[in-house]
Amino acid sequence: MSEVKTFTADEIEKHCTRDSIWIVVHDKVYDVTKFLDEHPGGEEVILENAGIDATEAFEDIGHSEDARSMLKDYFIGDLEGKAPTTASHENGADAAGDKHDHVRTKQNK
Ligand code: HEM
Repeated sequence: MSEVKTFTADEIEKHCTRDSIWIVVHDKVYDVTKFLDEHPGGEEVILENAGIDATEAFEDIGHSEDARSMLKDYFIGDLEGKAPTTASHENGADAAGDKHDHVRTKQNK
C-alpha cells in the first residue's frame, strides 16, 4: 500500500518563498520549487500562488492536458483539512476579493 502524506494549511502556508514553494491544486499538494524556472507561464504567477490553494488560478487559465499530467511529477501529498489561503500571507491584505486579474499576461500586441 502506498502511503500518501497529508499536510495541513498551516504547514503548506510556510512554503511560500523561492526557497520552497508548495502549491495546492484540487486538494493535492505539489512542491514546485524546482519547477519555478521551467514554468511556461513564468515564475511570477507561481510565486503569487506559493503556499496557497491555486486551483482556481490553475483552472482559470485553462492549462493543457500536458500541464495537468506534469503535476504528478511534483506531487508530495494530500491536503488535510481546510485549504490554505492568502489570509495568512503578509501581503495578503488586499487579496481577499482578488480573482487573479494579473495572471492575464498574454501578449496582446
Ligand atoms: C503548479 C503546477 C503548474 C504546472 C505544472 C503548470 C504548467 C504549465 C504549462 C505546461 C504551461 C504551458 C501551456 C499549457 O500546456 O497549458 C503553462 C502556462 C501557463 N501557466 Fe501554468 N502551471 C502550473 C501552475 C500555474 C499557476 C498556479 C498559475 C497561476 C495563474 C499558472 C499560470 C500559467 C499561465 C499564465 C500560463 C501561460 C499561458 C499563456 O501564455 O498562454 N500556472 N503552465
